[in-house]
Amino acid sequence: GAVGTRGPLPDDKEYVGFATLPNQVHRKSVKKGFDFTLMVAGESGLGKSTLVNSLFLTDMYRDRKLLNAEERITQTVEITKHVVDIEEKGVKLRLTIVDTPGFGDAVNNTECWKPVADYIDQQFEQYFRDESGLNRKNIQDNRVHCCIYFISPFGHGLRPLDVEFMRALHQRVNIVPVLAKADTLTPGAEVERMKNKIREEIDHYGIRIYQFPECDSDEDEEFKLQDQALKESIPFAVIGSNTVVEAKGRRVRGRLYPWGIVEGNAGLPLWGQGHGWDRP
Ligand SMILES: Nc1nc2c(ncn2[C@@H]2O[C@H](COP(=O)(O)OP(=O)(O)OP(=O)(O)O)[C@@H](O)[C@H]2O)c(=O)[nH]1
Repeated sequence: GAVGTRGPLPDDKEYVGFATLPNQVHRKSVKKGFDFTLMVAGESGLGKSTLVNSLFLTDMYRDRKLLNAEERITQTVEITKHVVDIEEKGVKLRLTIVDTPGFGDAVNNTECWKPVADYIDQQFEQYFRDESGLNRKNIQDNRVHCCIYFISPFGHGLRPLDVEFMRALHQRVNIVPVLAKADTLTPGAEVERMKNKIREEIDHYGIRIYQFPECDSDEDEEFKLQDQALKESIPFAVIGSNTVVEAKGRRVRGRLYPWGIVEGNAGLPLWGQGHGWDRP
């Protein structure tokens, strides 16, 4: 999330020493910006690119501007990197999206997680080498910080490939599983049944997904309840859309259906709004 703005220092001249350290560190990292690398994985066609676009590459956030166009670097045949610099309230974020297109398309999918695992390991090794090197100040952190894993809404829970992939990767990266294209399931019953099945299987196969941190005990009750609800809704049911549709006189990002529109809340990415779909 965005980093809050720092209040003015009482008097910079007097205010030197130990007490200023957090502020100095804060100011420096804000100036330098942050690196965040997000990987998306899962079977082809589950809406990975669409969701990423819904989440980041839009003008939904009015105070956020894209500093440069995307650049595509091909790492291996399977893995592509999308780098985009985002600025929000003066805080810079270098966001890298690591995409694994065509994942699981081959006839034989055994070990198709291998190039992905290798990629993650390489980034770790590079960071480790840089950290032990002389030029420690200007290291770029290319480690994969999080992997959103897309699960098909059309199956009966996890597929063997999902189990294999997550088990191969769970020690290497924080996995956040999501139920893709949730609009193809009926909100409520179908979504819940599918989620329960997935949770059971994650448990049964010993897959260790990312555990969201404990909520601070001094947070207010409302926040705690929200936090709790969010944790209980894993795997998040998500819906992506690259089209803007007209809903109740407003233009929103959503999917148009004969029976109505599935829309995103103003300024919020589409993780599926209301009706039993999850919001971040
Ligand atoms: N119903 C529905 N369709 C979606 C959703 N997200 C994406 N789609 C559609 O699904 C198709 C595939 O979406 P992509 O985003 O290209 O899928 P992908 O997972 O990136 O596919 P690969 O790049 O081949 O791995 C497109 O026609 C999208 O419009 C969703 O949430 N619901």
